[in-house]
Amino acid sequence: MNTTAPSTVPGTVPPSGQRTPAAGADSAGTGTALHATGVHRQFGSGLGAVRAVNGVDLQIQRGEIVALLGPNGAGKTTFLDLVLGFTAPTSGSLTVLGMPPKQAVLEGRVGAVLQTGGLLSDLTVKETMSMVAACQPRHIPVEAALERAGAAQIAGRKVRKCSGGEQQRLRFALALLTEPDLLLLDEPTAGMDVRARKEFWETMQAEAERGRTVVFATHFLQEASDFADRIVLMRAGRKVVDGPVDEVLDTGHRTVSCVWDGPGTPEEVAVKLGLPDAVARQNGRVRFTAQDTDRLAGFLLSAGLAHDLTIAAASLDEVFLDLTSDDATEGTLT
Ligand SMILES: Nc1ncnc2c1ncn2[C@@H]1O[C@H](COP(=O)(O)OP(=O)(O)OP(=O)(O)O)[C@@H](O)[C@H]1O
Repeated sequence: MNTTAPSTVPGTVPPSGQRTPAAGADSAGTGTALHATGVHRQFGSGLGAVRAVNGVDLQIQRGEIVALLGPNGAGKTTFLDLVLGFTAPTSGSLTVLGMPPKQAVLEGRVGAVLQTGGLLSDLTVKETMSMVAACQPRHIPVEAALERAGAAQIAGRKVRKCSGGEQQRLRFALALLTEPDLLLLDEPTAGMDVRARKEFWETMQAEAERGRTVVFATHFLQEASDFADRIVLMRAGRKVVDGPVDEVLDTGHRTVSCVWDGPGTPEEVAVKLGLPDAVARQNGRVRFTAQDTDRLAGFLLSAGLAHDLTIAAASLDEVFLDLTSDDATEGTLT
């Protein structure tokens, strides 16, 4: 993803210190966090036009944790930029916490951890926090935000000496300064190793338990599976899948792996049966991906086409490829 937007949107809250209740939201934090209706965002015009977001309808309730998934160029970053008010829809309507996105950001209701830019390398982590906090009419103590983001131990470190993962923690701490209702994270764990990734999600889980709405874009289906309640999958600017994590991941697809004997090729058999969705070869074996693996396995064995069969659930990567393939069907699972 590329974005020219600043890396954090600490936002501001009214000087009175009183938050403006979102339309449709009560003090317990219920209501709609994000409401998109027929949102389009086009870049350029004529033959060179790119429909980065192409007619997205999406409603996210407060307190939900939503993973935004999709292959490269699906429109995830552009959609998050729209939610942050960095860019406006070409058409359609979008409200955040019941108000225009820019207003929600200005009121400090939205925090964001984006991928690049925005940090001054000669400042320390704490100096960065203090500088941004000084611009806010109202914020939690810098130390508290650093603590919650797991960045307290690097407070005295120059930004330029922080690793990619540590800089992401600083961005996270900045995003928490105004106690935002909605947290937007664009591939927040990019560049983190396995341990840092795990610690980051534990921290984020704690924030979600405080009742924040969290929307994060990721390429990792495992992260979506481990952390989100709901998956929204985009492809070519459109929302193609939207539903609870378990239902989205349970595509019913399984794999049949076998040693091929023939006659004919696995592809010919796949076409003849009209069953498997994919055929792959690996380490001298053939792997079919299909929904009705029992029927497929029965046919292969009875026709003497293959031996040494194993049937397994499709991996998360296989599910992702399946959902994002050009001929994947569109649908809402809720
Ligand atoms: N400012 C821009 N001008 C022209 N085209 C753009 C602009 N920003 C994004 N695009 C195009 O819009 C499409 C969607 O891009 P976007 O960055 O939103 O996708 P993404 O899902 O975030 O991708 P990735 O996972 O690779 O980061 C891409 O084809 C991209 O090249």
